[in-house]
Amino acid sequence: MPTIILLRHGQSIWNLENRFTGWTDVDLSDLGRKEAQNAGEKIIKSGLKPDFFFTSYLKRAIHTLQIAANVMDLNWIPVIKDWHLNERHYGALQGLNKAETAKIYGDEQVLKWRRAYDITPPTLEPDDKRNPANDPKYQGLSCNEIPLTESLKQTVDRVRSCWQEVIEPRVRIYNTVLISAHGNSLRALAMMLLHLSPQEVLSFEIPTGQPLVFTADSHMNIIDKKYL
Ligand SMILES: O=C(O)[C@@H](CO)OP(=O)(O)O
Repeated sequence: MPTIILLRHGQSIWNLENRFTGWTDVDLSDLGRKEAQNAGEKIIKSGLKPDFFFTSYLKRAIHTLQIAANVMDLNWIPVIKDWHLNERHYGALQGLNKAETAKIYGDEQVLKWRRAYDITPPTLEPDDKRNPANDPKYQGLSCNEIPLTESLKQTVDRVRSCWQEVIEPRVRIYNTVLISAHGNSLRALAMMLLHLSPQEVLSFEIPTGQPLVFTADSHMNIIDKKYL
């Protein structure tokens, strides 16, 4: 049966500091490394053995994958890194503390920015040093691919293209794949695969470092989902 393991990266330093992260390339905290190790151990214990890995361009997801792969003794497994799996871009909120932002703008506004399906956080100015265009990782992207903010809806659109063009064809060949990515890019993927409505996805949260296993039928309909 085609099996897709969704793994949200372990706790990052900005998760720990409660800051909006998005495309900011922060690393794992000590707890995050431990969570990645535990994730690898849980996957081995479950009897699953991934044949192909996918991750984003961001080191918190890449390091989570590397730590888990090392624990599973699967360092040799092919990996595709794709920026479409990056976290949702959080615009001008990136770097701000979530609790302090809620004190300034109110809980309701911050909840909308964080969880409403088609609301975008405030846009980065193009000359802002946080513009991804300044980052060599994104040199190959065209101007209209580089986000200055994103709604979950826009994240779903880019994750969908990655699923259709990059991941799904390999799930059909390799059978068991592991995707190490981010809270919102994985919510986007789950929304698409589970056919969740914008209302349902609002409360759909994947905890850090907890492998979520989807089993699909031959038409790629998800017939079972469980956390390890
Ligand atoms: O800051 C972020 O990039 C994300 C994930 O940590 O936060 P949130 O859960 O608020 O969408």
